[in-house]
Amino acid sequence: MSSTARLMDGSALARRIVGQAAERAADLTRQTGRAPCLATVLVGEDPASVTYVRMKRARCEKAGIRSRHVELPAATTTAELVGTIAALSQDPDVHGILLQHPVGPHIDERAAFEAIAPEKDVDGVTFHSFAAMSFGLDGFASCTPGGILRLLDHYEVDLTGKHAVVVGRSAILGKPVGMLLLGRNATVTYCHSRTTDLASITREADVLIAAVGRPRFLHGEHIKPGAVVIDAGYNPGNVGDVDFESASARASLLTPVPGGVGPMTIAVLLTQTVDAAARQLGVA
Ligand SMILES: NC(=O)C1=CN([C@@H]2O[C@H](COP(=O)(O)OP(=O)(O)OC[C@H]3O[C@@H](n4cnc5c(N)ncnc54)[C@H](OP(=O)(O)O)[C@@H]3O)[C@@H](O)[C@H]2O)C=CC1
Ligand SMILES: Nc1nc(=O)c2c([nH]1)NC[C@@H]1CN(c3ccc(C(=O)N[C@@H](CCC(=O)O)C(=O)O)cc3)C=[N+]21
Repeated sequence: MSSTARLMDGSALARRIVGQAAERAADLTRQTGRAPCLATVLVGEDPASVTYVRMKRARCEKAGIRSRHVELPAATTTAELVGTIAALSQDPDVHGILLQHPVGPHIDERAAFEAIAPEKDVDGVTFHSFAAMSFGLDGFASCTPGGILRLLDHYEVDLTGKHAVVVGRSAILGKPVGMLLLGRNATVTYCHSRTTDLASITREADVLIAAVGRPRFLHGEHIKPGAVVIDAGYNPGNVGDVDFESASARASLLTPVPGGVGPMTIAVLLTQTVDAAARQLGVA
């Protein structure tokens, strides 16, 4: 007889976290006469990115966070984008800045991220934020990794001494989530496109994080029975990086897609925007 994994309900947890952020945003607005404000920057018209940004702005509005949207043409140069972001970094009416990734291949995305002032880096994408997070110091977490840790905490997954395997090493997801897990005393292994015999490694994982960007890439045979499996993937058609059916028969805890990591990402973004505003408005 095969068992079925318990689902980790990111939608429900995110709703609670967003509710708390909304209360704090309202308090802040009452106290200072100014609402927290997130600037969203979108380069080009990639349909998925357009949707994500719209979703993030809608959640902000519902939570009493203003957003200021900047749309730039796909042909924008690195210098123009850096200039736009540097101006937002200087603008006292803007408390947080989100540059939607990816920008076009002709743009130096790293240079653009680094134009975000550290105190406004609510998406946790700068060198400063990554280093602070890696050292366990104060700073803004990369949103998806931060959301994943909150989910693990909520479901009381003890990470100390556990073998955590992260499949993926991108700057906004794989690499930072591994650093957060390391900070919680997990033994961390990173896998990537050059990893040989992936399944033999993932099958050793007590906690498996899928951040690959390939639909249903990891399945039951990649999973150790009883493992905790986090599917951070979000592919076209709302499909994760984990094959839900076969994973569910092996894992003890599993995030669904949608309704798992995605909503948590936005909850962390809103929370960090309110944190940033509170500090900049002198209330925190
Ligand atoms: N829910 C959310 O809030 C978010 C979801 N996502 C989703 O997470 C997924 C990953 O996103 P992101 O990190 O930005 O993607 P990237 O494309 O930047 O990174 C993908 C990673 O997967 C690795 N990889 C690719 N193919 C293989 C393979 N065959 N075997 C092992 N590793 C492989 C790559 O390795 P290498 O480095 O060697 O190229 C790379 O490190 C996507 O589905 C994305 O949509 C992303 C951000 C937020
Ligand atoms: N600088 C940057 N920061 C990001 O955080 C970032 C980014 N760039 N680029 C793209 C990815 C993608 N991403 C998602 C966020 C929420 C959901 C989400 O809420 N999904 C819902 C479903 C929403 C729906 O489709 O209705 C869910 O999974 O339940 C998905 C994907 C953030 N990203």
